[in-house]
Amino acid sequence: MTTSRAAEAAVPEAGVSGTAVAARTRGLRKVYRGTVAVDGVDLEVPEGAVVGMLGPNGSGKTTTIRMLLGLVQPTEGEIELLGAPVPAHTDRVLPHVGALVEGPGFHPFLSGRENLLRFAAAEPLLAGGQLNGAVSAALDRVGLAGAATRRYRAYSLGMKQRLGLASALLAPRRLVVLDEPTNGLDPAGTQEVRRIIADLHARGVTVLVSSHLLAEVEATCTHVVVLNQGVVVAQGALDDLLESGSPTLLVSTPDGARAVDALRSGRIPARLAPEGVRVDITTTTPATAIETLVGAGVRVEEARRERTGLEEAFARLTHDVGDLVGALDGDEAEETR
Ligand SMILES: Nc1ncnc2c1ncn2[C@@H]1O[C@H](COP(=O)(O)OP(=O)(O)OP(=O)(O)O)[C@@H](O)[C@H]1O
Repeated sequence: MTTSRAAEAAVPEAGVSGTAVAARTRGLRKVYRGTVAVDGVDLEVPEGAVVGMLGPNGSGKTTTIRMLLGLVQPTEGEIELLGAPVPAHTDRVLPHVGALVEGPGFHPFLSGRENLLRFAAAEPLLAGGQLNGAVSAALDRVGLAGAATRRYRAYSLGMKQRLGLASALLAPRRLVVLDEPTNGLDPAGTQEVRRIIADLHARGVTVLVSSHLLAEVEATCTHVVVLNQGVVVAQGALDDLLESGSPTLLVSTPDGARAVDALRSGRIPARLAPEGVRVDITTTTPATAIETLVGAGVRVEEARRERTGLEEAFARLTHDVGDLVGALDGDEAEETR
């Protein structure tokens, strides 16, 4: 991994090593002609994390990502990337940020390789002599080396998506932002994106990835931010989110009926289910429930908190949130750049 010294020095020192947050927003808001797309978003992307941005259609994921990258101007709010406020430090910070967003502007009559070379030439972190090598490595990384000389217009949707991903990976990055990177990809392509994200994570690169695919997020991300109607309804470590909706302890025991009786006698709601005894731990702790069982002479073979699965957590978080945002009476102009 090589970076030019001048480019490294260009990023404020706190942004290089000191910060524990790769991206942060405060009160981020975007209004398009009377539609509130993003409303008061306080986002935190911990350094080194893989953060999945989830939300139903129109919840503001793309708008948030485009504001982070300086492609859309916020109506209100503050953004900090790699420890530096943007847009004040955009020129210095963005070279360290790889992005895959819709419409990267590839030329239809140039090959994939020629297109990437044009992008590579604009990368401040790459010196002239590094361009060819960087392009070859990026093509290789996304599985496009064999189709590198074909014209972009002859690429399938999946290949176009891979080329966009390659452009995000042209130079060494500290943060990689991917908006729906598996769009248009077949299962093998989806698997490759998963591998690329895992590889970035292993190298310590922070990744922010939006996706509709809950299974994808569950498999690849360490953290999640859930948006609904322009508002963050949950964010944090994936494990915490999965456990937040599951106040249930699942107990395996050969004495199911006796276990239920013992728990109910101790005023702990429980019922027998095919997978074991389901104990509602909303008003108690797992330790108390287990102590109650053991105290009653019930053999406990295993006890574990039940994980809801992201699908259930997502449904819970994005339903019945109410009409938090909607049409504004005001007449704020569209501000896309
Ligand atoms: N350029 C624009 N002009 C006007 N309204 C817009 C514009 N871009 C987005 N919106 C509106 O802002 C809201 C949020 O859209 P956004 O694309 O950010 O959501 P999203 O979560 O990325 O959706 P999807 O998952 O469908 O891509 C939607 O109501 C959308 O119609």
